[in-house]
Amino acid sequence: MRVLVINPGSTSTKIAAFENETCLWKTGIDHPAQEIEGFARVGDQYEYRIAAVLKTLALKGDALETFNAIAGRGGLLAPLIGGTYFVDDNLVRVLQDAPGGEHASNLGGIIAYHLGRRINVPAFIVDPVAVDEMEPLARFSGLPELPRISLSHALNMKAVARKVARQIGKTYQEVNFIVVHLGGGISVAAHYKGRMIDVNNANSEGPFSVDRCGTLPAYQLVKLCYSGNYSEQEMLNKITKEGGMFAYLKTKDARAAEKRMSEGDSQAKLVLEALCYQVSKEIGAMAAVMAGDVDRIVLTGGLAHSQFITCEISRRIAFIAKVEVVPGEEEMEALASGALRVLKGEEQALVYQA
Ligand SMILES: Nc1ncnc2c1ncn2[C@@H]1O[C@H](COP(=O)(O)OP(=O)(O)OP(=O)(O)O)[C@@H](O)[C@H]1O
Ligand SMILES: CCCC(=O)O
Repeated sequence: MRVLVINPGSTSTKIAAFENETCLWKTGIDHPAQEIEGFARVGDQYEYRIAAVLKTLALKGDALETFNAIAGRGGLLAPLIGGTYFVDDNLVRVLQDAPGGEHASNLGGIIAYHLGRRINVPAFIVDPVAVDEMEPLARFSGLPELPRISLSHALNMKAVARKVARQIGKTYQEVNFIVVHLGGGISVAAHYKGRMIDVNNANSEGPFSVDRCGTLPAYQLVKLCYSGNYSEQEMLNKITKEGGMFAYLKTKDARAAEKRMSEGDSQAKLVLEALCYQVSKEIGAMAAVMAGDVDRIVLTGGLAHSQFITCEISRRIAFIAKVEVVPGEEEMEALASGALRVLKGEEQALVYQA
């Protein structure tokens, strides 16, 4: 069985080909900010990103027609249980209309659907960002009209947590981990005995990331919204695409920011340190969620390749538990496995109802 895996992030699209559980090749395409900025809505990028996928297949000498299924990362859907979902007409319409909000992961299902239709094979999404396992206590925000929402890098965090649990001779269900995904967005989650009982909404809470604001001072935010200087869409863009490190340094590339820091740019240094400071504070919050009963703190995602970033975080939080660094992500393997379980009849694909 061959599965083509598509994983669109805010700054890149990752693509991989699997023959059963074996990854034949895996690659990532970085999308320059000036190209992405040309699209009014994230859903509008699907043809641009499909062209990049087809170009990659041609470069790899792999034909689209040889795949038995296409698996894409799932998006901002209504809260749902984890698992593998068919991408049907209804689901692709929801992902395109994006009532849950604009996000690069909405493109995973859309791209998988269109590629699947070209060659008449099923398209799936697996453990989308809307997976919700939060405890009732975690849902309070302080305003009844604004319950907290679980939106996170669930797919990678769970895959990496399972891997680290295996390494220490336990199952995911037996451990308490704080897992931190440091990508285009940042998720810091309390994984308690196999359930993600609390997590910052990676689109609008928690630490600032390379392009998102994270939690903002609420009073000042309301004042800015009503200042007359910004439309609703401009404010939403500020929060989800133009905030965080990008707002301070005008780059979403942490490697470029680190290079500037090493060349003596003190503002770049301060901003990177602030990002690590905020991540560390959120880890402390999740340690409190688990009353200090933490087996490991796991740092993963693109930024976990950076020694500066992992050391800066570790020095603040190593007192809580041993830190494991798993750079990059396991999302491609997790997506392929989800599709393969359905293709092999080990699991039934779910149908998205909302
Ligand atoms: N070796 C590295 N050192 C420092 N930063 C790195 C390194 N490799 C990647 N990054 C940074 O990681 C960030 C992107 O991370 P990643 O690729 O995990 O995000 P994404 O997939 O685009 O988005 P998301 O993870 O939110 O879905 C970029 O800022 C990139 O510059
Ligand atoms: C919103 C959760 C996932 C992400 O930020 O990529």
